[in-house]
Amino acid sequence: MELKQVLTIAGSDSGGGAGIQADIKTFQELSVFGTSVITAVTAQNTLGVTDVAPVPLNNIQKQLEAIGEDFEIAALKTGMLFDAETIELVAKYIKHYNWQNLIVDPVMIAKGGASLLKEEASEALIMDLLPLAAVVTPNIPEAEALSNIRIHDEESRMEAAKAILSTGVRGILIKGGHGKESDFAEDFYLDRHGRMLILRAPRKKTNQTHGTGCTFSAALAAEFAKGKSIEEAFFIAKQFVHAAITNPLNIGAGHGPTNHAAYRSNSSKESIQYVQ
Ligand SMILES: Nc1ncnc2c1ncn2[C@@H]1O[C@H](COP(=O)(O)OP(=O)(O)O)[C@@H](O)[C@H]1O
Ligand SMILES: Cc1ncc(COP(=O)(O)OP(=O)(O)O)c(N)n1
Repeated sequence: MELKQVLTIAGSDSGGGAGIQADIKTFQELSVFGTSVITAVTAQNTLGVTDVAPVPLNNIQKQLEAIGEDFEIAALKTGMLFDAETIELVAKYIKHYNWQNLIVDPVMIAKGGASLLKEEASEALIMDLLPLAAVVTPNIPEAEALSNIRIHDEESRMEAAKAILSTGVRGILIKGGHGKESDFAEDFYLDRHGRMLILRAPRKKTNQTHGTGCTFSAALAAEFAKGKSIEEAFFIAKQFVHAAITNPLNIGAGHGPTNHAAYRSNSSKESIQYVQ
């Protein structure tokens, strides 16, 4: 069997629940070969982030070249990119190697409140990276920051999605994990041709959701690498993250990691459905 090669460009989470570690676990579980470019090293556990050390730009460049010169990257995702210089460098190399099927997870702030992207770097994300992406996957606060629109109902979510599409990205997927007042974790996709998809799963009452966004975008990249359509990839990514949330590991005293191995044997697939 030909194993598709997939790349994550993101930060390291020493706690293993988010970042590069979550991405590689997800790739492995979904039967693609994971490679990585590490942009920053965080000291982090389920209680929060205590330090962030950006990787020097020349080393990030060497990592990108090491991947680009030897691997056939079928899809890639970006996560924590930390600053504008890193974003510009990453965008330059994505163009240089003509890497397709780019998922941008616009990681800005960790659930514990730590900043994972410098404020002034949002501009570079919008100008340099989003025009290269097949899909950008903000959570609700990130979609609000990228669009300058507060999301409080379906209408404002649509408005924010359209504003983000105007940056040149081909598809926008607003994740609903932060919509805590709803009984559903509802994720919304819109593309530049007006195609809309809405996927719903029951919202779980749990604090074991550390790294859900990283896991979700890594699953999307894995399925894109296998040639799946957005409709199929979105569904599998949602099933994967839902199984990971629904079968917790109870690790750590704070926001615990999800269970990346749960999808293999999960029984909750039927509770997820397209409502649009
Ligand atoms: N409590 C929950 N119950 C069910 N699904 C959830 C829950 N929290 C997040 N999700 C799902 O996890 C994925 C990641 O969403 P989200 O938590 O919003 O991203 P992020 O980690 O970037 O903040 C989405 O598919 C979302 O619907
Ligand atoms: C190194 C690193 N990258 C990304 C995140 C944020 O991950 P996310 O999936 O958005 O999950 P939470 O932080 O919201 O739990 C991170 N914490 N660390």
